Amino acid sequence: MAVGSKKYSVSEISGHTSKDDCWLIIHGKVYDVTDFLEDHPGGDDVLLQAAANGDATQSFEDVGHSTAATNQMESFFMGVVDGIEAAVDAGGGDSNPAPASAGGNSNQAPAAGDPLLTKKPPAASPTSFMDVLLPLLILASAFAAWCYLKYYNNVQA
Ligand code: HEM
Repeated sequence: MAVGSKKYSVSEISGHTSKDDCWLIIHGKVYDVTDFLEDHPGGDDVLLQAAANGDATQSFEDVGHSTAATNQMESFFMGVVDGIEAAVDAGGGDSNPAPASAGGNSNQAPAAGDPLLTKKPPAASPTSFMDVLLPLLILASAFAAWCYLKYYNNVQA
């Protein structure tokens, strides 16, 4: 199903946000949940809202859905968002974005622009410089004081 999955553009998907026709984007995949709206334990309104918002990945993850839910999700699978597979290939050889993964929660790379992808590399903490500098300054002052006292004692003698 993964290789050769039908691709849908974001604008094509965004037209399906009604009770009679509701598509969701979750982890770069497209799901037709129209027939599931009434049965969804979390209610149909959250699904409709998620569809209207564009990408439902974050909302879906925030709920902490069970494995059963992720497995069930695969029965609504329609295809992938256009551009996602290309992003996976470019992302380092994960050429198997198969929804066949038992958990359904495949680890394929999200598309650029996916909120889950925008992880910043950890920046150097601004305090780390002072963490080093301050002890050094204290040591240097202690040494200077010691030198001064030693010299002062020698002069006195
Ligand atoms: C095809 C996609 C989805 C499927 C198959 C699905 C399935 C389920 C299932 C089976 C449950 C029962 C609890 C569990 O087993 O985890 C559930 C609960 C829930 N889902 Fe979904 N869901 C989907 C998408 C979403 C999305 C996109 C949202 C949010 C916008 C959402 C919000 C919720 C909420 C709020 C609950 C109730 C949690 C609770 O009361 O504990 N679901 N869903």
